[in-house]
Amino acid sequence: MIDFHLRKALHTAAGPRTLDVALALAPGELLAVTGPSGAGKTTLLRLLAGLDRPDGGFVRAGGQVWYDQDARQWLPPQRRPLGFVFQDYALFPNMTVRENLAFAAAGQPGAGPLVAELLALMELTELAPRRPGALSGGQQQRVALARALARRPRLLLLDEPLSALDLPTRLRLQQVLADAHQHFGLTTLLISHDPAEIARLAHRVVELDLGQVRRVGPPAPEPPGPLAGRVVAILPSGRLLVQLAGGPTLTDVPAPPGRTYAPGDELALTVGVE
Ligand SMILES: Nc1ncnc2c1ncn2[C@@H]1O[C@H](COP(=O)(O)OP(=O)(O)OP(=O)(O)O)[C@@H](O)[C@H]1O
Repeated sequence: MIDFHLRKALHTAAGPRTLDVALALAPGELLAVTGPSGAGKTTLLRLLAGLDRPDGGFVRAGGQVWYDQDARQWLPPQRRPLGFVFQDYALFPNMTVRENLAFAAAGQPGAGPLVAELLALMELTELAPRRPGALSGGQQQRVALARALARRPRLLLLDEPLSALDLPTRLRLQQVLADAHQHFGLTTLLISHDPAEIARLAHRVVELDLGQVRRVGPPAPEPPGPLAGRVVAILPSGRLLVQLAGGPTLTDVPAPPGRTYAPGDELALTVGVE
């Protein structure tokens, strides 16, 4: 259980505003945070992490006080059992994948086996000797997630972690996120603008606007959206045989316009009637 009430004066383009958010998350809950640009989503996560100082309120997590303005209590960010994943990965560029994870796990009992477990779980073992610059965006984000998990967090804070990725990679990493959330028994806050992603991953969604909670409740049902797949073969007609991610194989699929396809290529299909 994590519950908090956080207040912070914001200096916004529209003038001074106050972020004022009170919420409680059940253990194991995945809460999506959404809302327009400038609503205070990133600020909320930074306040929870202790990266910014609130003006008032409290944060309690699993019986531990992280912050209480009235009681003058403040747990510094490095002592809060949480992991933070940013949109731009924020990996150490001069360290290998393994070193990035080992740095985060350092000082904990069982750090070596934990790094090995995370590399295996995130399918990063073969990439362990590489530096982040030699990885794709999706691979870098798997490293960032593994590095956040290397701190054995109770709370995982995800600031639009998948928004810079192409659709097939995003869909694959949504599954990785869901699996990690479940496997490590995490409580997670996920900032996302993508209604399909929210519907797929979140138990509840909180909508912020100008620093205030506009709505908290179940996510809206998943809107019909593109499906991720991989080209198996090009048919003589020029149409495609496509294996959907985690689903059936489709025959006679019209090739989406704009590029030529080869077997093995990933693509996103929009459902429709010809
Ligand atoms: N430390 C701070 N002190 C005061 N104001 C801040 C601080 N950090 C951000 N702000 C302001 O608060 C507002 C909310 O910023 P924030 O980055 O939290 O929004 P957001 O909802 O994450 O937006 P986006 O979707 O564009 O990332 C912005 O107008 C920003 O300029």
